[in-house]
Amino acid sequence: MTNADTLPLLDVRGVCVDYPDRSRGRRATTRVLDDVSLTVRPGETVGLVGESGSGKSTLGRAVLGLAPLAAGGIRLGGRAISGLTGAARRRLAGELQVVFQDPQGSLNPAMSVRDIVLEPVIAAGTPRAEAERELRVLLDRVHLPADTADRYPGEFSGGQRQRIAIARALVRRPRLIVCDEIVSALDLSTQARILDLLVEIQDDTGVALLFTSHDLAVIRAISHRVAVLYRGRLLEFGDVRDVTASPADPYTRRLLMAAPVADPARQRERRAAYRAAFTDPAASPVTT
Ligand SMILES: Nc1ncnc2c1ncn2[C@@H]1O[C@H](COP(=O)(O)OP(=O)(O)OP(=O)(O)O)[C@@H](O)[C@H]1O
Repeated sequence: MTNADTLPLLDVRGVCVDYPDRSRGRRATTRVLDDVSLTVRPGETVGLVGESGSGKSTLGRAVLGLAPLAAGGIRLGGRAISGLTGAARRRLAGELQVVFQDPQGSLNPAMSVRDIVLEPVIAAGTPRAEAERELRVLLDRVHLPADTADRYPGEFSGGQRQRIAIARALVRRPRLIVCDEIVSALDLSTQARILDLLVEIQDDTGVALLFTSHDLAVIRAISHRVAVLYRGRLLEFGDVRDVTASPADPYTRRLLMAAPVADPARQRERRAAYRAAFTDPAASPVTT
């Protein structure tokens, strides 16, 4: 195992975020993230779970530089990124991407899928012919037919739109994608297909995911490690098998009781695959 395998890709250390709270006065603030620390290793999925309002999206936004930190720091690949703005922040797009819950809102309805997916690489100076080749590979990777390229977001289902958003996130070949509640608006079978797709993409590309969801069943299906947030505080952070088998905190136990296991046989299959990934470094870029 090399040093690069053991160093975290993302290192969130003691992060605090305050938001204005006008109900308590003009200058009042509320602390919505309080001293949160976690890491994401190269090629790993860390699930961030917690009920609505616990601060999951805020942590994703802090990583993306969209929520200023009141304290703490965030490093990507060993480099401090929490203070970056302007051009320095934009340059991070080659390493750090995001997929949001609502692809309807995040995909420009007036742009073709071709332009949506290729915009970041065309803007970065990639020649058209090369970008077109990349588009064909990406559409194939997210299991959409080639003629998708000439169509518009409004012509697709929610699951298909999320595949387009994933293709767009992948086009710069990032090392980390923040996935903010990306399956929450989808029906159960579409959720499962998108989760399968992400696991497949991770196996093929080694991309790491910071994956937020209020649904522990979803988190359990996709994550290697899980962080449990409650009212802006990190209650637990560890291997998903340990945290879900013997949760240290009563809140995690309550979340677990609320999480239906849709298909136990499938869960077992996934767990076996993840176990193999954890014990056989050749099976996955994930190392422990
Ligand atoms: N721009 C904002 N201004 C003020 N308060 C905010 C802002 N954005 C979020 N909050 C508050 O911060 C807290 C955390 O919100 P956040 O959206 O991060 O939670 P969440 O766990 O992602 O919830 P959900 O699953 O409902 O999206 C909530 O109390 C929310 O009301």
